[in-house]
Amino acid sequence: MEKEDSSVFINDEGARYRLEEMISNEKVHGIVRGLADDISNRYREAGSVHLVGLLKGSFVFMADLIRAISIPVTVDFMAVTSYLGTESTGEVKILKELNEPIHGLNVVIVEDIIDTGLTLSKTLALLETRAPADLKVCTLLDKIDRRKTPIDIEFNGIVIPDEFIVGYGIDYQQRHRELDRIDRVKFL
Ligand SMILES: O=P(O)(O)OC[C@H]1O[C@H](OP(=O)(O)OP(=O)(O)O)[C@H](O)[C@@H]1O
Ligand code: HPA
Repeated sequence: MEKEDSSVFINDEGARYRLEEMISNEKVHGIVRGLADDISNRYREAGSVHLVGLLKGSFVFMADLIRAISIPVTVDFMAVTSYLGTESTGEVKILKELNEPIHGLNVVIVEDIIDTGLTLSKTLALLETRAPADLKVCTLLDKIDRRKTPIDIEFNGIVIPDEFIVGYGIDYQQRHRELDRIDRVKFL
């Protein structure tokens, strides 16, 4: 991808787009702290929580979330994908398995964004078969208007409108993950 000027980008197909701020850095970090408090309070009595991040999108969120959680926390990652460009294919492919078993653990799946819910519903069904003590979902962003399958979200950061977004680990054609805020993609 080439940059035309400092604010116009060109995607892999040659279309021009800009990024516009949707959620500021301060607001994102406030939401993350709130989620960390909710998770800490929920599992304090149990003594610990095991977070399972879905790669790649969750890695920035996960890094901030674990540092704001105030109880013992362990972390693992899994990579699944259902996207080609901006469209969900409905097919979920496992690209990277978990490193450790989750049997008997209090597991929270950590997602950057839930859109159609297809990625997560397939992942939840798979992880349920491994008999965790508890299996809950935490997402930073919830694009509820696009849902194709219901998802029970225990720890929900913020509901966003049906717009394609990037930043804070989330990509468009693998770009813009490094932005420390959430932007919408606006085609020109
Ligand atoms: O609710 P859904 O419609 O299934 O979409 C949500 C998923 O799509 C994105 O991942 P993507 O497949 O783009 O992979 P990435 O995390 O590696 O960017 C995002 O990070 C979620 O995991
Ligand atoms: O809005 C989005 N942006 C990037 N990746 C995504 N995956 C689902 N929705 C989105």
